[in-house]
Parts: sequence; C-alpha cells; structure tokens
Amino acid sequence: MFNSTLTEDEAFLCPVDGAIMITASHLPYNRNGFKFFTNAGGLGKADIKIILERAADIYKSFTDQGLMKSKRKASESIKRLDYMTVYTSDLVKAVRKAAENIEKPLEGFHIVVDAGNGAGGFFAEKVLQPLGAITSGSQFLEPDGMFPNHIPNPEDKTAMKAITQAVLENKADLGIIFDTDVDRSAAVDSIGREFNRNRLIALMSAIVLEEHPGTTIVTDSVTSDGLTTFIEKKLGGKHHRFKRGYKNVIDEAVRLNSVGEESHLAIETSGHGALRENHWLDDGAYLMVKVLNKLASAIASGIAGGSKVLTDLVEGLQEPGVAVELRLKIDQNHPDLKGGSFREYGEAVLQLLENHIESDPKLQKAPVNYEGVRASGFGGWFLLRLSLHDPVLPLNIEATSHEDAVKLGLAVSSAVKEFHALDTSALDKFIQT
Ligand SMILES: O=P(O)(O)OC[C@H]1O[C@H](O)[C@H](O)[C@@H](O)[C@@H]1O
Repeated sequence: MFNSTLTEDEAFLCPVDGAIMITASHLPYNRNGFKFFTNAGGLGKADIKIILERAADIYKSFTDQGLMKSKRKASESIKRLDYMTVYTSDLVKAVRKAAENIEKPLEGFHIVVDAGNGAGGFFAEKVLQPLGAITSGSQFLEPDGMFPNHIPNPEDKTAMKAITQAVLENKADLGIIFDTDVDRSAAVDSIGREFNRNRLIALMSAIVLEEHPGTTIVTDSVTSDGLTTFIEKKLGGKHHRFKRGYKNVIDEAVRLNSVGEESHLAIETSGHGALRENHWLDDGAYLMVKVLNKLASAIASGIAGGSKVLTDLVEGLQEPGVAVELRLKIDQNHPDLKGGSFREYGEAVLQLLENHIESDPKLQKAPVNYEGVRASGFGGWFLLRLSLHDPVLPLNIEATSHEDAVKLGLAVSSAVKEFHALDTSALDKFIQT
C-alpha cells in the first residue's frame, strides 16, 4: 500500500497521494480498522484523530441526498489496478540482484508459506515461484476474513505450530509465516526451529550488521538479555532496547539517525521489522526478502545446506529455558480505581513494584529502561509494563529454569498484592505450577 505512494509509474497512476488499507491486522476478525499511508509513511494516532474529527464534521452537514451524490461521484472515479504486480516484481528483482542477477536463484529450494488466510498468500505464487522455489505444502493462502485455520499472527503459538508442522511434513528447506496484512512475519528453518521473537531479531541483526557494521539495532522492551549480548558481543553492534509498539521503535530509529546515531533496523519481538533502506516501513514481505537474499547469495556462491546458512547466523544466541508473558487485567469498574483511569492505576502498581525492587537485594533494576519496570535476578529478568492499548499490565519473565522464573514471579506478586483491581490469576497460576 505505502509503496504506491512512492512508485513512479503513470500506467498505475503512481505515485498516489495516499493509500488506505482495511485490516484487523493480527487481531481477530471483529477488530477491523483502517490504516492510512502517505509518502511520509503510516499515519500515527494524532493524524488519525484529526482525520476522524474532520470526517465527523463533514458527515454532520451531510443530507441523505448529498451523501448519495457523493457516493455516486466517488464510485464513478474508482479505477481498479493490479498494483500487486508492481510491488511483487520489485521484491523479486531485489532477490535476483542479491544473487548476482540469476533469474531463478532459489531453483529447487523448497519454501512453504502460511498466510493464515490473510493477505500474504501472494508471496508463494508471485515472489517465490518466479525465483524458482518450490512452494508445495504452502497453506491457508486464500484470504478469508474469518481466519478459519488459525489467527494469522507469528506471536500466536498455534500459528507457529502450524507453519513448523508444514515445514517438517513437507521436508521443506524453510517456512515463512505472515500476519493478516503482512506487516509481521517470521520463519522456520528446515529442522523446525523458529526464527521468531528474539531469534528473528537476532537473524535480522546479523544480516543488517553484515551490511552496516557497528550500527544500532532498535528493538521493543520485551527483548531478552541474551539478545543484547548476541548483538553487542557476537555481532559488534549496539542494542537499543526501547519501548513496545512498532511505531515507537520505528520513530526511535528515525530519531537516532537524526541525532547522528546510525541505525538501519527497528524491530519488535512481535515480528514487525522496518529497515532504513525500505523507507522505515514495517513490511513483513520485505523482511523475508532480506532473508531470501541471504539464502540466494549463499546458493549463488555455491554454499549448499538448505536454510543452515540462516541457522548458523544465530549461532551463539543464548536462549532462556523459560519465557512467558502473563497478561494481568485491570478491572476498570473496580472501586479501587476511585474514578481514575486504568493508566493511573497501572502507574501506581509500577511505582510500588519499583520501590520493592529497590529494597530487595536479590533484584537489580535495569540501569537503562524506557517503559515499565524491568529487573534482573535469579539468573533471569522480568518486565512489568502497561499495555499499549488495553487495560492490562503484561508481565514478561525469562529465566534458566521454571523454578527461577517462579522466584521472579513471586517477587512481582508480593509487590502487587494490595492492588485489588488487578487480576493476578494468571500470575498466581504460574507461581503454583
Ligand atoms: O502492549 P501490548 O498490549 O502487548 O501490545 C503491543 C502491540 O500492539 C500492537 O499490536 C502493535 O501492532 C504492536 O506493535 C505492539 O507490540
């Protein structure tokens, strides 16, 4: 969508002034919305607020007759164009270029795609097949807004299980999965190991740091300590762990560049990843093209071994034995809120947790942290923060063993127990298992 604001091609009426996408993104089908783009990128909250206010004003002064007339006028000016041909041929060209301009650099390579019945099914036929890849075993390529198979979201365990199974059953070299509107993606190697969350960031960091040594990788707040060590010690880059939210990480990377700190990658554990070379757009297909480039150039230089070239890139990434996210809901109608907002209540919870950490010698507060409360201890870490959208405090815990993770959970639980509007049942359950 966004690319149509940049493409220079009169036959496709491009560049267009703006683009709108109707999508629920990775959310369930009943949460559809609009995404707006201009050639400066996706619009943010403040822009959307203005659009809505202006739309409401215009709508107020409409009569039924005027509305019909506008609808007629609008429908007369609609022209249907196959912009996907332009977009996908650019993706194909990028991979060919990385492989010394070989027409079919992925010849004989078997890649399965799981689009989860979202919009990403095109990737098999329009990107992988022209590059010579075999795509049999690909699944859920037909768009179906009811998502009958699984939620199209690489953060969803069922979704990742589905693509992993498809890779193993088809003995494929690689699996690729997208969310509904293809702004999130993840992959699976030939032995079924996921390039998802921290492993996806590690893979993308390795690719980007090869091209831009020493550069800063901006990530969201729930990334692991092992990832920092990997980026800084193994890859020689700098890890800037910022806030959750794809727009937050992108804006931060743009800001860093504007103040002279070079950054080429802004990426979230959710699978949203944006590259400076791609106008800072969180385009999941482009992210996977970067992965394909790596494969194609390895094949072109005679390195065999399927997706091992990718697996090798994340070698040395320390992974926790246990990694959980527990989402603690705030009951907005609880008298404890005293008419205040859930945000204020959440902030109070965080403040008390912070005080607890300061008085607990077994926990160390993260020296640099941009949201919520992050602490390490018992060989692991936890982060409690406010959700971006919901009345929820997500708690991430990572540790070497379940026992240590429980100790971290207990530390949080004892700090927040006075907050009766906070539903800690998920945490209580975790501690008791
Ligand atoms: O704060 P949370 O509730 O965990 O949600 C955070 C997530 O919200 C949306 O889904 C955004 O697309 C993501 O970029 C963000 O990471």
